[in-house]
Amino acid sequence: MSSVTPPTAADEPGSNRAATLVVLGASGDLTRRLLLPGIGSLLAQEPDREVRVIGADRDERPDGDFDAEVRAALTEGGAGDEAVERVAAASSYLRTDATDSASLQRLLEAAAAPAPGTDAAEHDGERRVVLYFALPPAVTAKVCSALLDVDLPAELHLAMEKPFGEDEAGARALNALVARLVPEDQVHRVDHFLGMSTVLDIIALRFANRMFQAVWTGEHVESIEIAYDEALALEGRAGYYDHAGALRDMIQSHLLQVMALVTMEPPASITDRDLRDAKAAALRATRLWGGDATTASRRARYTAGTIETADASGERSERSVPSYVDEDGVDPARGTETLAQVTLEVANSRWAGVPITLRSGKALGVTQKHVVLTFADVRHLPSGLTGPDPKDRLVIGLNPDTMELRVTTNASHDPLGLAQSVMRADMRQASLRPYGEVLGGILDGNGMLTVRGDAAEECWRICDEVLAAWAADEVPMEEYPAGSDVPEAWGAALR
Ligand SMILES: O=P(O)(O)OC[C@H]1O[C@@H](O)[C@H](O)[C@@H](O)[C@@H]1O
Repeated sequence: MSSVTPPTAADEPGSNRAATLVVLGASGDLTRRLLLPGIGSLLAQEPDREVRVIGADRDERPDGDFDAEVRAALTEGGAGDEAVERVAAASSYLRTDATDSASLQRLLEAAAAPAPGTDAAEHDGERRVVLYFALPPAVTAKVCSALLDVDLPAELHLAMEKPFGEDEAGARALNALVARLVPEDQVHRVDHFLGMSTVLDIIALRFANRMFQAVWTGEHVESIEIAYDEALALEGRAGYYDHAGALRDMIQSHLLQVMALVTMEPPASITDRDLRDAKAAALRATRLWGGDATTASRRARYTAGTIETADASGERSERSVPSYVDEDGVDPARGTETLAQVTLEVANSRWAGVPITLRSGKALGVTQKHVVLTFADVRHLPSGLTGPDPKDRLVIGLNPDTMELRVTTNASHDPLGLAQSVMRADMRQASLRPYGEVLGGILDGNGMLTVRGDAAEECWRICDEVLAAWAADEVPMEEYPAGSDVPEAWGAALR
């Protein structure tokens, strides 16, 4: 699939122009594991793309160390040798205290200057500079304050990793601070789910197919489930995860964005403005189901167990996982959940009365990652057909990329009996990694696949109510053994 960024004139903002990506927090795991391989996948698709990476962090790194990391990660992402060499040769690392204005000034001057080894006369001086905050929200806020005293490059874009703020008030305060630096259309709150190939498919599926467009309403849809159940456990991320938990880590940051795409009104055009407007309106209309967090949410934590997984070739293996509270770096007193579920309603004329369940968890034995639309029963089942009539469902797989339409057909050897038939499509392999897709848009100055400030605040508004009920212990903390399925009583759409 090609990048979704629409072509624009080369000298316009929002265009495919040479860019410098300055990564704050460059020595962190995210840069090596996701950002640089994402750029690698972008270069695999567009080998001539002009991009330069400047890594910045507090630690001193030996000469050549960052370049070597860039080379390895770009290659891992699929970039060809020529592109890897070109981008790595132009990349550099600068020891930086990003909370200090003078240090940031030096960094941004380096970003605007010609790359090492480049003929200054050839330098067009018009590179777009993207400052990527691969940092926790508290540090992001400090860096933004320090930027107030820095001379910023002409067209500076800010890209900020999730979580954006730590609650609604925090997101509002951060938005206000960011607004003092650059205009909103130069701010990109990153959610890599928006670059997932089947998440992008939701747009075409909904708005380019008459047969789905017609039934995509509460008249025909009985319920919606958006789930991302993972076999991964803590994987050494306690320092981050024990403060976040499943609700903040996944539902606040990712699944609400997917829900916004599934439930938004049809935008007149697929541009960043129309898309962001439509998504924000859906989020503004979103309420907890029944208006009560104690009945609309569930939380649980894994206990010790064995998780069975299969690799790409189908080879199965087992691993034992300790109880979450016994994992290294976890503070049991914090009461962090590893499985969370919230049921919502988009209270407008399209969706009122349709429960929309968002769920995500770690260390699960059955890894359902999907959007499921369950359709209402037909108004009248002709008598003579022998029910029960199985539920019709559209299942959009989020990873791997699949699509299934489960429809009712006649049972074999029983012309009047009913059974379910599944039409399944394995979607094309996306050539871009989700981070590559999202970064491609950001480097082009296009905000279509990133989150606008008001939408980020809405996502926190929805989750804050649940977090308050959990903090007040109004919702019990349940338990599930690692490697088990989501508890039966949670009512998952598919079993
Ligand atoms: O499956 P993906 O693309 O890695 O996305 C899921 C991950 O998304 C990240 O944002 C979360 O912090 C992780 O906890 C989660 O595992």
